[in-house]
Amino acid sequence: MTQATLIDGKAIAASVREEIGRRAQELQAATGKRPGLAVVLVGEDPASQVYVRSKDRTANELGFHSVKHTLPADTAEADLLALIETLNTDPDIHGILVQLPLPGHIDESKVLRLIRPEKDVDGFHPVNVGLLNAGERDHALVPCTPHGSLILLKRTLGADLSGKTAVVVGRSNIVGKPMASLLLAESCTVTIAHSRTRNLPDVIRAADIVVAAVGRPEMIRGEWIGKGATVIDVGINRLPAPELGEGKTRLVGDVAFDECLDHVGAITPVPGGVGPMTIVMLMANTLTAARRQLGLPEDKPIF
Ligand SMILES: Nc1nc2c(c(=O)[nH]1)N[C@@H](CN(C=O)c1ccc(C(=O)N[C@@H](CCC(=O)O)C(=O)O)cc1)CN2
Repeated sequence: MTQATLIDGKAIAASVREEIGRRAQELQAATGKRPGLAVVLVGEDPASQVYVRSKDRTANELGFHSVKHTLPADTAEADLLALIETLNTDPDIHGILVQLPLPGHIDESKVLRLIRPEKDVDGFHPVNVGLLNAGERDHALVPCTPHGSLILLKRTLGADLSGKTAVVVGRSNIVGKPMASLLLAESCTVTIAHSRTRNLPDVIRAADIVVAAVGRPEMIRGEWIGKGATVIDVGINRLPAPELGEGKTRLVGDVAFDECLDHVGAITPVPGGVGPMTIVMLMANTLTAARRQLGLPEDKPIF
């Protein structure tokens, strides 16, 4: 018996995208300027190529100024840094995104630290990380995947999450840590769990909200999740699927989805849950960055 509500990330992303399109048009009507986004891809990772194409296409569809830089896998770190310096001073570019992962010979942290914090639409620069952790979220640029996950939670549970217990499984800089900061700022009681957490099933079972971001296919079993909990599955794991044909693959999350359906309150599917929110929140951040750089007041937050 299915009792869980499916959280439709595609539909929610579409409604957020519409709102961003409206706001971008207002910006252009008021200032003659379009939000400008530069996306940088180094190498030929097939998934990264898909994501970068999708970012560029979405930006164009929303009427943004969009520039895509595709560099070969053996690009010298110094050349990538020089490109970022150029984008940092380009007045038509309000947001810079370097697609991750970068090839192994490039120091990722050095690259991310060079992006001007006000153009850091990924929210990975230490200034933006610090603002978020200091409770100054309204002055930061917030990482796209956790920000999108928070919107999914609010659309499902209502705007007030205060007092809820939340477990974030995974402690990455891209998802786990910023997700925990966002939930703390919403006055949730937050636990960050990880591979060395003792009694992980019991820790997860006690939570009203479970955010899974470990990058291990279906590691979190249905019986680990409490009755009525809300589950946000950030994992996108590609597994071989010979049953679909030779060489075919299928996507699964970090949560064993089917095992949850008879007892959780709501859950995001994979695909079609958190993923679509990531790109739309990049557009939201680019618009926010453009407004700030043009000296305009903040728009109201998107929820
Ligand atoms: N600089 C960054 N690099 C990476 C980020 C990021 O936020 N900034 N996140 C991920 C990749 N990513 C965006 O870059 C991303 C991942 C997944 C999706 C998505 O829509 N997924 C779909 C399924 C797509 C498929 O079939 O493969 C879904 O879940 O429904 C969008 C963006 C790592 N790098």
